Amino acid sequence: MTHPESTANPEIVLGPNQYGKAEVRVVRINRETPVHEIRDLNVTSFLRGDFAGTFLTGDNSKVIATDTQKNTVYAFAKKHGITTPEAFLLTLGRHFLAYEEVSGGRWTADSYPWERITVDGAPHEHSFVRSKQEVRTAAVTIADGVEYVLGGFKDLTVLKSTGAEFHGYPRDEYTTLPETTDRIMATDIAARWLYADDVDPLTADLDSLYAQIKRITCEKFATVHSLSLQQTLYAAGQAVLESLPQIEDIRYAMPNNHHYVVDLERFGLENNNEVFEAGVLPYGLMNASVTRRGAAPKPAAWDWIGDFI
Ligand SMILES: O=c1[nH]c(=O)c2[nH]c(=O)[nH]c2[nH]1
Repeated sequence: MTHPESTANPEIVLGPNQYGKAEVRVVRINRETPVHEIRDLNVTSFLRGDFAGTFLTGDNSKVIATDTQKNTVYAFAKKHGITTPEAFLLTLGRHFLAYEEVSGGRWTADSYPWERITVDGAPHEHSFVRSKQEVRTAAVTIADGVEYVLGGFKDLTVLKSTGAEFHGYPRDEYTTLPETTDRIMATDIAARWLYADDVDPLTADLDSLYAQIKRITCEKFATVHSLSLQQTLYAAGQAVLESLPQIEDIRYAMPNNHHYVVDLERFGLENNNEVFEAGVLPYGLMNASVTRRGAAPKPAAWDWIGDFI
């Protein structure tokens, strides 16, 4: 048996920290009617607060075990149901904030989309097929008594086979990229958005907002004649903020999934933007926040969120 023991060194201090249970897989079926509803979540719970003891000396007297955090996810799925990922995480976060040693935390979820199987032209009551289009995401952060709620999605893979150009960039001795007025543009869109202060995540129709943000993002990707992926990203964010006052800040991460025109002249063939080499590493990567002028920055909502600036 080892004993808690301080290895104090005044020159070295504990910085920001959190701990919790990662990737709790919970599936909740609502069986109130024969038409079942499904929510399929991968939840991560992180607590922040008076936990220096366990990091510094292994004093666990204030630690809410990560196993307890996991169990709470399952118990809450039963007690409160899962209306939306955002509402579920907020309820979870508020529960943990009631512990004296917890001053804040971060609760995140991936939510896997299931669609009803169609049988004889009608949606089936209790059979589903996993949609592979994109994964919904949510994140709740509680810091300094303030709740921040983010919706989002990731892995929304889109491609347009024309309507994109890239030219006009400076050339130096290391520039080899040919300019183009007609290229494939493709990306795996990840987005996170911060709800405005007057949106109550427990009662607002966040499923509808989600569908609208996905639709607007895809429409802008399709219809903006793109001079750069950066331009497409901003146009999508602007369109979301213009149509949805409920959104205060939207951030995208867009890798540029390059498609290089294969040189077929070697084989005596002409390649008129028809044959491409795809999936080439490395890839470009665009990050931006699109927000409303004068909006107060809310860094606590975004710190440590990963992939987004
Ligand atoms: O849309 C683009 N933006 C860039 O900044 C860039 N850089 C590059 O090599 N290709 C592209 N494409």
